[in-house]
Amino acid sequence: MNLTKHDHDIAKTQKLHTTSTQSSIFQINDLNLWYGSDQALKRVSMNIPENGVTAIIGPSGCGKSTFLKTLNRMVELVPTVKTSGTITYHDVDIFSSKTNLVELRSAIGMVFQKPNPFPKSIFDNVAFGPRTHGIKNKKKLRPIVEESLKQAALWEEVKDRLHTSALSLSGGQQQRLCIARCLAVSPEVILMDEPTSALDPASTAKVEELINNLKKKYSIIIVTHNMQQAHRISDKTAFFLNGEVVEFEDSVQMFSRPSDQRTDDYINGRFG
Ligand SMILES: Nc1ncnc2c1ncn2[C@@H]1O[C@H](COP(=O)(O)OP(=O)(O)OP(=O)(O)O)[C@@H](O)[C@H]1O
Repeated sequence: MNLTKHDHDIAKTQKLHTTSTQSSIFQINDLNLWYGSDQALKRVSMNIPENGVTAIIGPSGCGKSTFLKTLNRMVELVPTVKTSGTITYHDVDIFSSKTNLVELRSAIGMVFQKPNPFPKSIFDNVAFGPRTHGIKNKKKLRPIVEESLKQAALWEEVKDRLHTSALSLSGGQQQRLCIARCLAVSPEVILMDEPTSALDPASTAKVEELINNLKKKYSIIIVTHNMQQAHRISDKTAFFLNGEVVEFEDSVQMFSRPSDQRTDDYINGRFG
């Protein structure tokens, strides 16, 4: 078989992306994804480490959100989506027909760009997930709600108004409420799609501090357009371009000595 230079480069990059001594929560191997006939992810192979923060960066339209939503199969809500390749989560193939999607999405929770609380009380927002899992008793729900709000660093601000509407909270508080809602079903992984892009600097700082605390207990994968943010909060960073992973590195290394010229150009604002 004749391999082109491009093939060699891809093989080298894939080896780099998959060699890791740290234990991995996701092992992604040769993942491709199409929306109809348009390919949005190309030959993505990487091992995402357990715990800590992994940032996904890259210019608009390069496949960051698609990649994130593939990890808990939310992307399949788009009917034209087709995938090939494998993603194992704790060594279990997430694309297997045996996968229980409700369980998968509880274990791998998601927080979106725009805070999206339900038009319900603060308490009922956080209790929503546990209730769907069959916990109906208020006495049992109350400590779950309290603990989740504490972990989301929101408890002190809302403990005296748990039964007022979540929509009365500020944007930053709403985002922390959405994080609390996600934590209430005891996930292991939290996917965050530009969670601070709709927030002011003070609220952004609070969410970043929260992420820094949560990463001790959870594996966090965050899409961000903000290079400083990726640098500040992540342990590892993946740079995506046109659906491919160009580089996946320790963030300190990536932001000081990127190994690919395209990464260097992107993180230094020369394109994107
Ligand atoms: N529901 C969809 N149907 C068809 N194509 C889609 C859909 N969602 C995304 N795409 C396409 O897939 C590609 C990757 O999009 P994606 O939203 O994953 O990129 P992104 O890097 O997250 O972009 P941004 O930074 O602008 O949010 C784009 O070409 C986009 O147009």
